[in-house]
Amino acid sequence: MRHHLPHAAPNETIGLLGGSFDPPHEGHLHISEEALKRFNLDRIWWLVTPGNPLKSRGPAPLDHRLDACEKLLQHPRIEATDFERHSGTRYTAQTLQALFKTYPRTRFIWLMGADNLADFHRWDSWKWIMENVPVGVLARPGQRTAARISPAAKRFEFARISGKESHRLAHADSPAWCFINVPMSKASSTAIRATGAWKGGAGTQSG
Ligand SMILES: Nc1ncnc2c1ncn2[C@@H]1O[C@H](COP(=O)(O)OP(=O)(O)OP(=O)(O)O)[C@@H](O)[C@H]1O
Ligand SMILES: O=C(O)c1ccc[n+]([C@@H]2O[C@H](COP(=O)([O-])O)[C@@H](O)[C@H]2O)c1
Repeated sequence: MRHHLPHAAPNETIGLLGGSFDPPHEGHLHISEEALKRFNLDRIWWLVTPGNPLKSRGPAPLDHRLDACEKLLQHPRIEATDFERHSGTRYTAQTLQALFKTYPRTRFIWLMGADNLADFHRWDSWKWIMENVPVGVLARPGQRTAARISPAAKRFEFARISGKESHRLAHADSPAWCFINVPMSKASSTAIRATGAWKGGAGTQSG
């Protein structure tokens, strides 16, 4: 088993894109590139989860998904990490606490697609997450309305930064979140799995 723990230079601003990446695809790359620009980030780390705590179906083995990420990622400012395997955390709130401890001089922002904002109130300690890390949300086809009217968006409406001011997010005091209306990509892991093109060994949960 390997651990890929990225290096962070002091005072860098790093966007965290957590995901199953089962498999990784153009949509992940696309939102990462948009987030780099719009949130003015130094880097993005893809946090490849050993297993989403809300998904009953186990993903393909972690090493397989990490390899696929590394193959897709020929980008100087985006890299994939199995930090959650190293920290032994599954819930994002716990992962963030472990990251804050491991990288005390790094500024993190949490990134996610609009589908995840729609469901965010189901995550463990979701209010704590909002109160402790700036959150950047990226448009996803068919998900904009669900995200806008979601319990998390309503509860934290007072802390929303407008898309026009997205560059302020990383340095804003939490709670702060920002929805950006980027050009949308229809890519999804579900659609790729349905074609049978991903020979990921699905169903074999790895840790
Ligand atoms: N095409 C996309 N547009 C916007 N956000 C996306 C897109 N694809 C993935 N994301 C976001 O990237 C993160 C990781 O996504 P994930 O690895 O679950 O991929 P997925 O395509 O959503 O997978 P699945 O179809 O298995 O749910 C999530 O925050 C998700 O919202
Ligand atoms: O902490 C939680 O309760 C929680 C619930 C659902 C999803 N997450 C995280 O959200 C990220 C996106 O997950 P996924 O499977 O939709 O790609 C990934 O990092 C998960 O660990 C976290």
